[in-house]
Amino acid sequence: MPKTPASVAEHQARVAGLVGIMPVRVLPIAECLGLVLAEDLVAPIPLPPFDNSAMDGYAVRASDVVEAPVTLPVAQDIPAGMTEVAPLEAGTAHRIMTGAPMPAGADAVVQVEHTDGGTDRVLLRTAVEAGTHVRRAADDVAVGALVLRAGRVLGPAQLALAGALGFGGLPVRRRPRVLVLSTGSELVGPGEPLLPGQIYESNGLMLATGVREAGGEAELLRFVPDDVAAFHAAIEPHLGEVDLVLTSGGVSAGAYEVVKDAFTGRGVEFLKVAMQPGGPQGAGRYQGVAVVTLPGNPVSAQVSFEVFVRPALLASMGFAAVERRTARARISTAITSPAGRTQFRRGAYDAESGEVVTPVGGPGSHLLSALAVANCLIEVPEDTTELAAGDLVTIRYLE
Ligand SMILES: Nc1nc2c(c(=O)[nH]1)N[C@H]1C(S)=C(S)[C@@H](COP(=O)(O)OP(=O)(O)OC[C@H]3O[C@@H](n4cnc5c(N)ncnc54)[C@H](O)[C@@H]3O)O[C@H]1N2
Ligand code: MOO
Repeated sequence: MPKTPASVAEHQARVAGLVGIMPVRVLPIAECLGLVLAEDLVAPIPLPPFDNSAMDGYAVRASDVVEAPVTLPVAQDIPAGMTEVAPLEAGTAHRIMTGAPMPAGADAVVQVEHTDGGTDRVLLRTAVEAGTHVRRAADDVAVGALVLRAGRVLGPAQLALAGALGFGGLPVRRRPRVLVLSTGSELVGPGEPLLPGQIYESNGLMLATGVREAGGEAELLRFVPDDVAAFHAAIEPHLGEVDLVLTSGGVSAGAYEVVKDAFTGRGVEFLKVAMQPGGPQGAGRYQGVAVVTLPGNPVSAQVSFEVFVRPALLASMGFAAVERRTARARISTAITSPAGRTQFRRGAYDAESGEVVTPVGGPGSHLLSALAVANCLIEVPEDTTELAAGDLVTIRYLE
């Protein structure tokens, strides 16, 4: 008797458990884009680090310019980056640039537009109050302040803040390394002639780029023929370097199921999941390395990646949100779905035109062109076998 199929949720949990969580590494800051900060970040210095001018102009004592217009001798020029600045004597001005340190004794800046721009003496046309155009040390960040919490996804603004605080590297969960390979003696590469019975490979490309899009590192192996020895020879040299081996094809019931034959009895379990497409699945550990085997039909492989692998990769990097956004929508036409299986149909959803989702292509898992124009998956629950036009469904964005 065939075993009862696993539910989608059960297999999701199995795959997530296998991939696990990546170790924390301090990576150079420029390599941290899109990664998750693993520890709270505390400011080692204040920001700004020193009182500085917000304008190009003249640093003065406000009390010297109460009777504007007034002319003062210019005692010093202070470009940004000057590290030793003489104090400002009463009755004098220092020419100062934006970002340059305020001299001791100065408490305001007259912007150059309100002066004659003089270099020996300067005519200041407007009075200023103490504090005008001065950016105080620690205005933005105090020493010891918690500036970014662990779990924060690092985008350009977060990296800029860390950079401004002097960090050269940040503690992040590193990217999972994934070995992607496709199996099938019918597969050929671009530029090769297509003989009858052959097809151009597409799953490996889709999965490797999907891994990268999710934030992982992917090594795409040239596809291997339906030969167990060739399969082992292809993956073995890489096992020490990867966190996950991700295959497509060779897992169903045929006579040449290379992935199944290579892994059966060696730590990988092959099972049916109650979904369509993506029924035949496999997962386990081979020589200590996590293995997930996806079915070969292109749409099955991609839907399986979306449902099982992408969330597991994101979780492994410490992301709290690992699922795609979902929405409720009305389906534009009637569809049917197999009993006892969650069906994922490809859909085109437009929130602005009345929250309607239109199925694209049929349920066939070879219909790659429909997948390529879809922007969502329509999720039909296990116990639903028919949907009428206008029924409410859940959609998962694909982008
Ligand atoms: N007797 C049964 N036959 C099949 C069953 C079943 O339960 N009993 N399940 C069907 C379902 S559902 C799926 S899905 C597929 C899964 O098959 P495999 O994982 O073994 O995949 P293959 O047979 O290797 O290939 C299926 C299909 O996809 C094409 N393919 C494979 N790899 C690639 C690739 N890298 N790039 C592009 N296209 C690829 C391949 O040529 C086949 O057309 O099994 C059903 N059969
Ligand atoms: O489950 Mo297969 O994945 O329907 O085509």
